Amino acid sequence: MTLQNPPVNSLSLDFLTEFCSALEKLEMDKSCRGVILTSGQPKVFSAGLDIMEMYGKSPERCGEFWRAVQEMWLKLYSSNMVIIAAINGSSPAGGCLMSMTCDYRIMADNPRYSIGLNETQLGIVAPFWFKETMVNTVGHRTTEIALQLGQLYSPTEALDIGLVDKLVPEDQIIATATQTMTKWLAVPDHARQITKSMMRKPTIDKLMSKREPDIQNFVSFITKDPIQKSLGLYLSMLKKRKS
Ligand SMILES: CC/C=C\C/C=C\CCC/C=C/CC(=O)SCCNC(=O)CCNC(=O)[C@H](O)C(C)(C)COP(=O)(O)OP(=O)(O)OC[C@H]1O[C@@H](n2cnc3c(N)ncnc32)[C@H](O)[C@@H]1OP(=O)(O)O
Repeated sequence: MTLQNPPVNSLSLDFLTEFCSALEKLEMDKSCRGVILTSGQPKVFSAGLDIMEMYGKSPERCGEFWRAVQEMWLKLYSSNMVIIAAINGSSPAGGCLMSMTCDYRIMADNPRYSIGLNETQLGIVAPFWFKETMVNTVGHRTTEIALQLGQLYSPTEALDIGLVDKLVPEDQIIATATQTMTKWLAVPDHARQITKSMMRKPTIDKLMSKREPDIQNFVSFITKDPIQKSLGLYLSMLKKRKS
């Protein structure tokens, strides 16, 4: 699957809806046992959640958006398929979350790229299921530091902490992901799928049982004046940086 939402693959409501529907079709296709997730945009895997979906929007619209973010995470994290992230660009916040739901992460070895959960840098807080996905990936202490600082890691740093599994030159990323997929698909599906579910079920069940309160929590948090102000400042910083 190639992410195509120019310019930076930000995760808008429409894009998330289309993504989930495409993933569901693959999940139901018995001939599809694995997916390589990559970006069709230069330099960026995904810029994370579309900030415009969280800025100046009605509570109803924010709720609809958050349900779509939950759906994307649930579909990816609980997929029966082998999902390999071929991270061919920067992957902050929601982009990092998306990468962490995959079974294996291969990143392009380019020091200009970065990956991490940088929410606190925007004045917002990564919800419990973002946090738990990271704990499940890199452990508790590393997550505590990463989340409080809103740390973005270079590919080498990400490899050091286990946030990605392998670095390769960018032009070898798909070939390496394909070789890796062959290795993963050599394991009998049922045994691998049960093992994956055993590892991830507690985190998935937790969000499933708290979906509505999590939406309420998001809507009441994101629509608060100081949070809207922080997002507005961050957006203008992004635009200014460009000029
Ligand atoms: C107790 C609390 C309880 C509950 C709280 C609940 C929830 C709160 C948490 C919500 C979680 C949020 C997770 C997120 O994903 S937030 C999004 C974070 N993303 C970022 O910080 C990335 C920002 N972008 C960048 O750093 C760069 O754009 C990037 C490195 C990705 C690419 O750089 P490049 O130089 O190639 O491009 P730019 O010129 O910067 O960008 C091009 C245009 O795209 C716009 N842009 C970039 N990112 C976003 C985005 N995420 N959303 C919307 N728009 C984005 C950028 O402004 C440029 O626009 P124009 O100037 O061309 O108009």
